[in-house]
Amino acid sequence: MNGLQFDPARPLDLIAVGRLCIDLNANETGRPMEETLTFTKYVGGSPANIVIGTARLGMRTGFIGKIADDQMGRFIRTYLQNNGIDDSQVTVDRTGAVTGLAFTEIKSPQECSILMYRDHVADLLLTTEEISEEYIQKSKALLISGTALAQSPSREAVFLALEFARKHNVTTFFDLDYRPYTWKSAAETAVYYNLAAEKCDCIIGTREEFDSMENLYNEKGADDEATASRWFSHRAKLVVIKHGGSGSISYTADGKKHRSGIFPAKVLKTFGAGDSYASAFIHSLMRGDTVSEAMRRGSASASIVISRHSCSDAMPTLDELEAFLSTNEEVGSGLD
Ligand SMILES: Nc1ncnc2c1ncn2[C@@H]1O[C@H](COP(=O)(O)OP(=O)(O)O)[C@@H](O)[C@H]1O
Ligand SMILES: O=C(O)C[C@@H](O)[C@H](O)C(=O)COP(=O)(O)O
Repeated sequence: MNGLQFDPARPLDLIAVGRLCIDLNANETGRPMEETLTFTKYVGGSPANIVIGTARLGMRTGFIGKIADDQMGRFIRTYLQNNGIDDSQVTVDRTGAVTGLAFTEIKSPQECSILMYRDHVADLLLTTEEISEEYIQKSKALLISGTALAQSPSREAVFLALEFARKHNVTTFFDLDYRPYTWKSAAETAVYYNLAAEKCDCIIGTREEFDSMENLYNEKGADDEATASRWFSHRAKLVVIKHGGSGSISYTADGKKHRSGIFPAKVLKTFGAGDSYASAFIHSLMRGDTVSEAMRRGSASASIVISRHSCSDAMPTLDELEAFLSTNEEVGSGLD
């Protein structure tokens, strides 16, 4: 049992709150960004990628966010609309803020990095006045991501969204999404991540992301079991810890542990794994699959996306995911 409840009467399945940005992925792979000349533009931003992934799998989705009043902002809005994502709560910044950019470098399948331009970005200017209680009440679930906690007023907007979600029994997912470039200090990150995680039903992150959140309070890094029990002492019912190419592990509040392996992939780039994993994981959980099945589907989705050039655009449809699952075998996790 995963302990998560989803109200079937709600017209929306998943709403995300957070950043809507642009990925600029290097076309020339196998070399550093100093030597690349051209990039392909995609919609990006972790919560955007996750919602695009769940929409591609057939879920009814919406987004609460702020975009720049420029061509990039309009590109993003059109993409959401073309993917059937409700954009009624996507507001336009009128103060001259810009769209966050993520330049990605693919030196090799194992050596990928992301250069983020995030000064004066519109997504962090989302305010509490732009968080609609009535809108959140329409959804079975709400997804928040850590980077939206990095600055005010976005920070306060996210906490208000969490408050409305709790008030109206909207299940909350927290994808940790730790991006150091957006934070002033490790302590600031830890404080706000902990305050948000205490209010969430399901927390998804890598081992390193949980460490960045817990190290302020733990002398040494916690292990996965300690991480899970920490968050079960708050509101969490499900804790998912991702371990890259070694797979993932989940803990449910009933004391069960679920291990998942990976699907060997022809890796083009490793970024995009987490967002694609989260989108298929959430989709699977919300349609009633077991935690183990949800992890398996998340892993499959990740393998599909890391073998492709983009993140958002590469998110598989339900048919693609089913076809992949029927022709590929999960191999055991490297987790001990
Ligand atoms: N090299 C890989 N081959 C196959 N699957 C992978 C690989 N790297 C990651 N994955 C899958 O994607 C999931 C998330 O990847 P991870 O790197 O842990 O998260 P993030 O992208 O958020 O840092 C992993 O738990 C695993 O299922
Ligand atoms: O989240 C961002 O701003 C960058 C993403 O759009 C980019 O596609 C990426 O880094 C996704 O990586 P993941 O977190 O490993 O899925």
